[in-house]
Amino acid sequence: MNASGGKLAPEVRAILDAARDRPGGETHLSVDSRSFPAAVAATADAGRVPIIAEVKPTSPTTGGVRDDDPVELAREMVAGGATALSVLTEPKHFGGSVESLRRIREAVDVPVLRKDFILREAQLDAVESDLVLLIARFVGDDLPDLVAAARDRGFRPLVEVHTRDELTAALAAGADIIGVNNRDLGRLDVDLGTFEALAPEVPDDVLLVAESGVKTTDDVRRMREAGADALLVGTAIMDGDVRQNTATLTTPQ
Ligand SMILES: O=P(O)(O)OC[C@@H](O)[C@@H](O)c1c[nH]c2ccccc12
Repeated sequence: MNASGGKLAPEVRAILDAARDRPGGETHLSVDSRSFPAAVAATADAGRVPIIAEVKPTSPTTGGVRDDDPVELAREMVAGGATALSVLTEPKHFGGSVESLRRIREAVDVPVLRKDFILREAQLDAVESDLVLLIARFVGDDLPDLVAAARDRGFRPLVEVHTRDELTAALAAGADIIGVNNRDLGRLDVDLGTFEALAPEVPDDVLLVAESGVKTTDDVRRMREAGADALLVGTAIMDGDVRQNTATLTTPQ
């Protein structure tokens, strides 16, 4: 697999071009990571739906910018029952920053995922987090090395896939937390059927996350029935009262 990502929506191509030039950190981090699997298990034991709520101030597929204090949004998500948080650190297209992530991780006690387009090992050192996203489509053959480099620093890598081939690559790289992105980064459209098609091929010992396009409690039920251990929700939580939105989606129907 090559690392260029194949055919991509122009917006996504621009994001990747920008990501290539972003600097890494100066020192090799050593993170004391909060356990995401333990947090998911605790939520499930309590009879709630494990949701990773995403602090995403804007995106190429959302209109408008949410400029509330990201720390306040994060606190509201946790108060609404979020099991973990996802924080965009991409500055140019998602309104994120490593500084927001740093402040949020200090303010909450749930695991925090760094959501970014990491392409090189040194970029892992930009900021501490508990989980770090690696997108199979973009890192190509570097995936096994980046998984190892992330673990070596104490991060838990969440490997994102969208196709069967990417899932095969993620499993071969030893990924034990896999996110199936329902959004096709080539066309930016969302189809919850993507998760349903790939989930049966994922071994039981992998923690499986359904990503993108989850808007309603019906969508939550659909992804849970298809085998999602947790769901990653951005837009539907960011739009309106984030605490209420999180509480609604974490409540089983
Ligand atoms: O806003 P949504 O449709 O709920 O999607 C959230 C999340 O899955 C999406 O933001 C996302 C999935 N993979 C990514 C990779 C980079 C940036 C963002 C993403």
